[in-house]
Amino acid sequence: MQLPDEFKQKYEKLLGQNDSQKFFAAIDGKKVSGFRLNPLKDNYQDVSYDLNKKVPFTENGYYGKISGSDIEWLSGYVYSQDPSAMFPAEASQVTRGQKVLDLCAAPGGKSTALAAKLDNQGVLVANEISTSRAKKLRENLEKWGASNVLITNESPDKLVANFKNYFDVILVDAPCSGEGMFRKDPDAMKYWSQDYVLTCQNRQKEILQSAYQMLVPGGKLVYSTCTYSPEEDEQIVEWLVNRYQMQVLPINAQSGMSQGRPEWTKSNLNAVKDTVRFWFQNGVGEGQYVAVLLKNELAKVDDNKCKKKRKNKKKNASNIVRLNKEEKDLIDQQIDDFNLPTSLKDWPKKALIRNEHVFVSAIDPEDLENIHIVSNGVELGIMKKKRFEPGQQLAQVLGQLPQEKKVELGQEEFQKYLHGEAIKVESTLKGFVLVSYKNKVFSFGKLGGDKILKNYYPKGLRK
Ligand SMILES: C[S@@+](CC[C@H](N)C(=O)[O-])C[C@H]1O[C@@H](n2cnc3c(N)ncnc32)[C@H](O)[C@@H]1O
Repeated sequence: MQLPDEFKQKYEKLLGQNDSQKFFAAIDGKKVSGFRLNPLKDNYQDVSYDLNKKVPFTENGYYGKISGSDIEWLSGYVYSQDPSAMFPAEASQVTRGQKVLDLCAAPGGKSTALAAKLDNQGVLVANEISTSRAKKLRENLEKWGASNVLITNESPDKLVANFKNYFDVILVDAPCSGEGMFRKDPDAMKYWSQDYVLTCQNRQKEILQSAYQMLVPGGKLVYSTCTYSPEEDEQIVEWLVNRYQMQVLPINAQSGMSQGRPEWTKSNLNAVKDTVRFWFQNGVGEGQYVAVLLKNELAKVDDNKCKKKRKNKKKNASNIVRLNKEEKDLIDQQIDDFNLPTSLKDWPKKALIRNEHVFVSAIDPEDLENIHIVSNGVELGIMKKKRFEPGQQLAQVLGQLPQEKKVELGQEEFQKYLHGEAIKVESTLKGFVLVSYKNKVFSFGKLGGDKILKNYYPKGLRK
């Protein structure tokens, strides 16, 4: 692979002759693939993949390749992810009930892992600045089937007014110069220059300034990149320590991980030894850097913005109303026969409606102002005139539990259903049913007396 000269010279200087040659040779080596299973789904280990090669430091990560047309992917049982990239979410040690922010979230690799750790308790805010990437994020999180996720499409500074000192854990998986992607995606090299590295460094500092303000005192920041440049890795950690007196928390470095390099910081900061690097030549996966830092318990809390927020409270909730009795009855008729997860059991108390869309929010819309929300919690479905149609996200959430009102398709029927066709099935069920293949729910359908299963797989997802 033809590496940029400036890049080669830089790493020869940083690593020395021997180690730099090993590094360059590994860039020419074979890329590593992996996938993570989704413990939120019913019977989640019942998949058609080889589960013998576990990624060591993960709960549900494995080596191997999956395909985007697998039922496991379409039903949110699996997420394709580079094994090294599984580590930031693991290092967060997120536990049930916490308030968590994934600030640079699309396409959702780390958000899905964080949602799995939260297990529908607490809240995950998954934010993405790019509108097109935020759509992909929504699609991936919707499949994953968690019920406690707010997806926003904002620049980090715009989020601050809503979430000052709010989150227990924030992951900043920063946009970076992507040196750790050179092996998997050689095109990443085209953008590389030392100037680009410094541009990325400035952007990372800007993002982190917002992240710091949103972290509760005593909260944890996980910072990760998929690049090797010290300017974007150890030197960013050094900047956080100097500017905000954050404390670097030790990561238990395991086989295949290397320590961060104090000699690559300006002040020879020993604490960066507690951060980790995944080099190509270490054999875990692609390139990754991970640091975990603590915000001081005694950090000053500026509550000016909080007061202002209360005054303007209703702005984001202006066209949202609660359901009336008749609407609740219509919904109940359609979803009462399904096995609802605990998080949705009290939907009649919580459900809201906005422009026909009925949803159970992850965060009360009255507490959100002036931010672009992509989705908030679970959309139960659409309230049409005098009837209710359950939606795709609800189907994916119901995939968490065993369901009886379900039609199981064969392989050919499954392919037809993905195309959007209606199918004749042998079933005595009537009305809205869940549709599954290999015992994995992936859609709703509707059965009439003629045993024709009407297709409710969303047009945008059809194959
Ligand atoms: C490394 S990717 C995130 C990958 C994601 N965490 C995952 O695991 O699937 C970085 C993301 O940061 C976003 N980004 C770019 N510029 C940004 C900025 N100024 N502020 C916040 N996010 C930004 C990019 O659009 C991109 O989606």
